[in-house]
Amino acid sequence: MSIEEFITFNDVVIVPGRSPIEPSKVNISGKITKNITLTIPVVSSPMDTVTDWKMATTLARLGAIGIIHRNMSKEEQALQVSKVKDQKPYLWEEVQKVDPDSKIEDVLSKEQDNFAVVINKEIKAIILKIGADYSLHSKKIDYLSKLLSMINLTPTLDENNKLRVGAGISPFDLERAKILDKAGADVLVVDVAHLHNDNALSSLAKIAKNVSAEIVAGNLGTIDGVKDTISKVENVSGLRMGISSGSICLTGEVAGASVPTLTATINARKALEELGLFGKIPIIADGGIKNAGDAAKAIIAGANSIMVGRYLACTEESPGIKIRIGDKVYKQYRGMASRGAMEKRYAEDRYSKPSKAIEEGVEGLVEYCGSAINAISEMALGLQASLGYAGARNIEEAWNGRLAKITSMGAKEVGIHDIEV
Ligand SMILES: NC(=O)c1ccc[n+]([C@@H]2O[C@H](COP(=O)([O-])OP(=O)(O)OC[C@H]3O[C@@H](n4cnc5c(N)ncnc54)[C@H](O)[C@@H]3O)[C@@H](O)[C@H]2O)c1
Repeated sequence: MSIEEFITFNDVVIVPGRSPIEPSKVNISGKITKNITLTIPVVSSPMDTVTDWKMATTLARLGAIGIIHRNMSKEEQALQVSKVKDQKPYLWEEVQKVDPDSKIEDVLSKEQDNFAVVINKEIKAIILKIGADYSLHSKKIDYLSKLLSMINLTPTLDENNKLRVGAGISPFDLERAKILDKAGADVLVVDVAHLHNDNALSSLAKIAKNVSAEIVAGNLGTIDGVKDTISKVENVSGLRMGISSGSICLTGEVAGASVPTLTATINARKALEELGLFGKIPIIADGGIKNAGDAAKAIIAGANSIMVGRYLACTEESPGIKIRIGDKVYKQYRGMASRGAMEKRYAEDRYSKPSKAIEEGVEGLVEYCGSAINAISEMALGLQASLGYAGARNIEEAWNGRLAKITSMGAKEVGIHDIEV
């Protein structure tokens, strides 16, 4: 046998290319499905410490999208989908407008939580005071205002001008898929570790015939996995790629199986190119994306959008419990195959049954990081910079970008070194 070589985000760097425009002009809009375009190509993972209706609302208002987790009854999940649809679509509708000449101390002393600085009817900045942790957040206010003033906020809206929202499903749960579809979910994202299983694929094929929502199939890692999925399931509208790169994922360790997200993305691209479908079925790179640099590497490899868990788990809007230890604040974050998450799933959903006897995820804490608005803005601005380096004006052009393998010594040099920070 021959041993294959799998490449991870840390193994490569973006090769700088001639750039025709300024980074701030780079268009980062990308797709999650054939019909859903995001102005910020970020999708939140359907995990019970990452996405409920609150996170999904914030993300859609920013131009990204949230996928509501399935660790609850199907009725409750459907209710959460409807709740997102009921929210006002524009972020500024939820904030009190303030005069740009007002003093920051005066603004912060008001009762209201969120403020928008409006100049000539245009929002130039949004100031957030987040609950009891306002003091933590206020340090970032200047930065946040600057970030938001640079971003063109275009919410992710459906044909009725309602916020778009996705929901996680099991390929075996037709009833859940149907009720979510009826509640108005725009996209159903299959949420299993190894969709390339004959039973899972044939069951998903049945779901695909019974819902009108678009379907993102995953997780997958290989060329064959993508080809089999497309041949067995009609109208696959997106591919969720990556096995075991997530920070809370134990699959690579306990089961010894993994296709790191960058390699899985390249495999999806190869499969789609062979089928003449590259650029037609979006690839969503899922797992291990720590920052905009990783996101850009995934995009250059062929992704249309990226899925994140850890990156948003630390934010105010995630459903994870907030814990204060000493002078630091943390949020709970856990894998959906961790013991706690699995126990909840089996308790809440009698149709959900264990298929194997191992835990493939861990439970832990991540340091609180303020609002998801901040995190998404940083990701968007970082992506513009990274694609600028690649010499791309948009995601399609980024697919012509180049990645170079770097040695482990080189990876050290590329990171911060020889300084205390
Ligand atoms: N993206 C990842 O790398 C990753 C890895 C592990 C778990 N998870 C998440 O954890 C949760 C539980 O996932 P799960 O798939 O383990 O749940 P599960 O045990 O309910 O499995 C669901 C189905 O996927 C297929 N499958 C899963 N693992 C398989 C294996 N080892 N061999 C053959 N078929 C297999 C089977 O059809 C199985 O019935 C999900 O939310 C999933 O997304 C994600």
